[in-house]
Amino acid sequence: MNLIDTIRRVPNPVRKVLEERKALTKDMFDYLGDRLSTINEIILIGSGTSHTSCQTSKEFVETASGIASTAILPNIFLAKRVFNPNGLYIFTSQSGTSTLVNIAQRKMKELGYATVAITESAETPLAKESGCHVLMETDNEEFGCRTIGYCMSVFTHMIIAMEIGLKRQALSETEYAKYLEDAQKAADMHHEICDKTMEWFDRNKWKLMNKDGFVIYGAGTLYGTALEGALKVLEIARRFLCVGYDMDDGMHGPTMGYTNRHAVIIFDDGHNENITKGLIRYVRDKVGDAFVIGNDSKHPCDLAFEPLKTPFVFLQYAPVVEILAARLAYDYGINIKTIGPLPEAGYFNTHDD
Ligand SMILES: N[C@@H]1[C@@H](O)[C@H](O)[C@@H](COP(=O)(O)O)O[C@@H]1O
Repeated sequence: MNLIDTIRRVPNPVRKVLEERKALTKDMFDYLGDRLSTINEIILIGSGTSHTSCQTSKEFVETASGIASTAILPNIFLAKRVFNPNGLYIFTSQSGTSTLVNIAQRKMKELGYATVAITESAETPLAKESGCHVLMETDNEEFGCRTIGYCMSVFTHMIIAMEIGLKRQALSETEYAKYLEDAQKAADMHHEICDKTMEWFDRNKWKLMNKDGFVIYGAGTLYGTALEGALKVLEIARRFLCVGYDMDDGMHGPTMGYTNRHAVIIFDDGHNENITKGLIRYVRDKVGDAFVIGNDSKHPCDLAFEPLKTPFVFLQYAPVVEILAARLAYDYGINIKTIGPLPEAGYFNTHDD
């Protein structure tokens, strides 16, 4: 078993959550009871990949639930002075042990506010201390650099939002059914995208391997996936500096610094079309290599496929950056460890034992 096999397993837990969505969210609705009607804000809190998943899901969480939604890092959240008593505070941590996420949840619980923990087991510290727990199905992911966990954190947030929207009548039965169908379609496409990514990497291997850094651009929900891609390439390939940008924000200065030592990866799913096309042209004319993912720009560096026009598009883009990170490591001879002691242990801790 290697990380690429693990990445390919994502459709299994997606289908499981689709089937078991009512049972998975039952405790949450029992806990919320009448309070559900008073919730006027959803706050998504997590660290690392659990944060990038919140950044990815927040747009759809708001659309489906009909409730204003934000994603915030626990360190920034803990520095806030004013908290919404009618907020639904959703804490995501795959292991359930991220220190600041636990502290933030404890703080909201002590204030008497509604708290939900999303973790991979009901036995994690975050789950046990929470107002209620929603299981993150991870198919027993073996690798510490969470890949199934990223997709399933996003997907769990989305399912929770759909169930809330349905109950509060922000979503009609027809819209709800359409989203379920869209999610199923995205899961069905996953293998094909994985195969295409492997071919794309083989085709561009020497260019991709011979860079100093990666810059990943995504718009809308794919901003979160760009952040996640940068985190994964750094964490897994272990020799590149990487950064993820929102399509517009990444135009405000960073473009001035690119050279042909950087791989500029551009998610083109049709969002922000003008600036996306402008960036592709700029990088190709003035800088070096632009790797366009999604819409076909008719260039050998492209990984072309038809991007989904649904909120589940992240299920197409996540395996691209995850396989990129894994191949950059494996093809260089780096062994990707499963779960084990981290080199920084003894210097700092981000998780409780
Ligand atoms: N390297 C891991 C990340 O991959 C993970 O996303 C993060 C948060 O972990 P958790 O989701 O368990 O809170 O912890 C570590 O830093």
